[in-house]
This record gives sequence, structure tokens and C-alpha cells, in this order.
Amino acid sequence: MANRVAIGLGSNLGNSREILEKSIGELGRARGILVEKISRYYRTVAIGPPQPDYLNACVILRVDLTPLELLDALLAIERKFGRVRLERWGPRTLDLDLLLYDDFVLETAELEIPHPRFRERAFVLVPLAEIAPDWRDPVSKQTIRELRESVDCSGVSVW
Ligand SMILES: Nc1ncnc2c1ncn2[C@@H]1O[C@H](COP(=O)(O)O)[C@@H](O)[C@H]1O
Ligand SMILES: Nc1nc2c(c(=O)[nH]1)N=C(COP(=O)(O)OP(=O)(O)O)CN2
Repeated sequence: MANRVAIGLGSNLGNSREILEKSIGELGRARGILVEKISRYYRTVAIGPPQPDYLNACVILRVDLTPLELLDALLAIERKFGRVRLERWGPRTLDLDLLLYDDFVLETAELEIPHPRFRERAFVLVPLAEIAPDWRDPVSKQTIRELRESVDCSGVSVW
């Protein structure tokens, strides 16, 4: 499969561990997607309005899908796990963010790649650095390891 992709997973409603494990299973069964690497699971202090801690992880995929086809697949899996969009940065059963798609840079109303906020998020950079430390962000030109070293990781611990 041609394209390398990084996905961030997050959940803070329901049985988050089971939801993340099952959603990775769904990714592996989806057409045109191969799951190549899975990070450990991390408990992370919520960023945004007061709400329970999150369970976060990252996966590396190989995909034979365009970015928009992949986004549709991610949104379908979120819906399957009962995701309802209530408030921005609010609690959710499952959030799947497309972080990096090879070295593509894309900015449309529907999809932005790399994910616009991933560089400042320890809950993304800690698990991502575990499985793809040398991947270079095509915008900042920094590696994931370098980005991880530039954020405060005190709210992130292995589950
Ligand atoms: N890189 C992206 N990954 C996931 N979703 C994205 C990305 N860029 C734009 N979007 C749009 O955001 C909503 C989902 O927002 P959440 O707040 O993460 O639920 C999605 O419908 C995409 O159109
Ligand atoms: N610890 C932690 N905090 C979070 C998390 C998360 O996964 N872990 N996701 C959020 C993302 O919220 P949303 O998807 O509404 O925003 P985005 O479009 O900026 O990703 C907001 N806060």
C-alpha cells in the first residue's frame, strides 16, 4: 500500500479502552487500510472545558485511499461508536484525527493536513513519537521527536 498515514485516537466517554481497541480493529478491516504500528495507550488530562481525562493513542497506517476517502472512513468509524458532535473540545466516545498523510499539505474547508493543532498537543506527540519519531512535519520541518521535546508532557502518562 502506497501512502503512510498517522492517525490520533481519543476517547473520554464510555469504556474508552475497549472503544480504542475496537476502532483500531475497524481500521484494520476497512477497505484500502493496513494498520502498521500501534502506540501504547495514554491517560491524558483533558484540554478544553472541564471533563474527564482522555485515553489517547496513535496508529501508523498504510493506505490506498485518497485523503478525503480516508476522512470518510474515519468519520464512519466514529459514527459506529456513537460519536455525536455537541461542543467543540467537549467529551466524546471516539475522535479520530488525520494527523499526517505522507508529506502532503492540504487546506480545504473539509480537511486540513497536517492536522492544524497537532504540533502543540502532548496527547498526540507522546504516542506519535513512540511509533514515528523521525517523521518530519512538512510544514514546520521538525521531526516528531523534536516537536515532542518542545511541549509540556506532564499531563500524559502510560495508561
Ligand atoms: N486533519 C483532520 N482530521 C480530522 N478531521 C478534520 C481534519 N481537518 C479537518 N477536519 C474536519 O473536522 C471535522 C472533525 O472535527 P473534530 O472536532 O475533530 O471532531 C471533520 O468533520 C472534518 O471535516
Ligand atoms: N487530553 C485530551 N484533550 C482533548 C482531546 C484529546 O484527545 N485528549 N481532544 C480534543 C479535541 O477536540 P476536537 O476534536 O473538538 O478539536 P480538534 O478539531 O481541534 O481536534 C480536545 N481535548
